[in-house]
Amino acid sequence: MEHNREFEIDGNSNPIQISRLALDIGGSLIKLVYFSRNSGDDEDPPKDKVGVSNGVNGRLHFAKFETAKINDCLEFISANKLFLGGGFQHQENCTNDRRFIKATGGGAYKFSELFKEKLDISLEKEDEMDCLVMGANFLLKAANQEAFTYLNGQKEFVQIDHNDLYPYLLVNIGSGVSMIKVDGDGKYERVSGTSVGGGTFWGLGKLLTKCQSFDELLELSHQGNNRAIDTLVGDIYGGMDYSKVGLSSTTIASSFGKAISDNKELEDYKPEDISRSLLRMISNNIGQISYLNALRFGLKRIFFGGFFIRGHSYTMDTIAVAVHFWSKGEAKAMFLRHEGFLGALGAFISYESPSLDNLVVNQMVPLPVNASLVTDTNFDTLKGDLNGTESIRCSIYRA
Ligand SMILES: Nc1ncnc2c1ncn2[C@@H]1O[C@H](COP(=O)(O)OP(=O)(O)OP(=O)(O)O)[C@@H](O)[C@H]1O
Ligand SMILES: CC(C)(CO)[C@@H](O)C(=O)NCCC(=O)O
Repeated sequence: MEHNREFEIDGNSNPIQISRLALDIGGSLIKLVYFSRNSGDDEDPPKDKVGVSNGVNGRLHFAKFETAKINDCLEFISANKLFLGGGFQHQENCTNDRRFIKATGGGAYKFSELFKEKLDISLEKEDEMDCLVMGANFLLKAANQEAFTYLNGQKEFVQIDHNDLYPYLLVNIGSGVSMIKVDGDGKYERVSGTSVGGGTFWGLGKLLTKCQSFDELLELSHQGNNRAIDTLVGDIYGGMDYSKVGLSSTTIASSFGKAISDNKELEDYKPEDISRSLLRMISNNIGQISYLNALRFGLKRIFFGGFFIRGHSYTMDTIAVAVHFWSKGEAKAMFLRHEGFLGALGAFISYESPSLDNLVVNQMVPLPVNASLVTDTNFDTLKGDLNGTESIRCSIYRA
């Protein structure tokens, strides 16, 4: 596999060999971020201020596995020898007693023994919120075309002014949802959260539709019509708007409300309608709670991350409309291209120090098709989803 060649020992001409790996082991998904140096060294390595070469060029790669299938992830790490480099070091200093990986998320605690037992690797734990913030700040400052708005089906990239980034609200929608007010590098407070998140969508959706995968459930929602099961304002108001309080007849008055009066069984509803109602209910709720928290602290910008989003148009549209509606256009919902990898990126950066200065992004480059992560078979490509088929070209400097 072409991709794996980057991890072969490259003895004579290139003395520095890095394959640094960091993990975010969440309630639903394990995220991996790893660095591979350029095998062909097609560019000059980065130089310090006096022109001495002090780093390496390479690529950041992204992969994910279901946490329930953690053994596939262990196999992937082992087969690709991702742990060989450990931290950032000269190859000659790479000794077995330094076999550790930076890891964040609850699973860094839960699966610590498993990693030791199966791979003889110690997980060096990094705090989950620290990592989310570090990852978000890094992407917002360093990566091109990272943040975008989504309104009326249109994706628009936002140019981030580094001097005017803070404060902002970071909403990470994983299994559960964390809302974090970010005031600077390492300066943040987790101000709120909700247990109604991605795990709720997938968990309830699985029970109600018998879908076998998250992607199937998400795909179903494309074809569904939530009016079949949600009670709209118009259903209550005889087809009319309740204009006095600003509610149009098509606004959802009660999610899943029709299930009470319809006198139907679960089987009488189409799975696609259920999926759509569920997605709408959860996205709307998160959008609304996010807005309320932004309002609490006077924040105008809300960045949404986490793998619940999956670059899915209906999800983003619902969240963006909720924020726009409740804030009367004052607050802006923005989404991140590397949505689900914030924590893993933060753990990756924490190898050096909490500083972002050692990692410099050159540009995002799509990997050639044959260099994608074919071993990551858990995930089908959904349109717009970063699925391990892209990498960031970057340079790492020695501290
Ligand atoms: N292929 C997939 N399999 C399962 N869930 C998926 C998949 N793709 C997206 N998701 C959604 O993403 C959510 C998990 O997102 P993410 O990986 O950001 O959180 P996590 O780290 O697992 O959760 P937490 O931070 O709460 O521990 C799932 O609950 C589900 O809604
Ligand atoms: C427990 C965590 C932080 C684990 O990632 C996440 O799932 C979460 O933020 N849940 C919501 C918990 C709450 O604030 O109600």
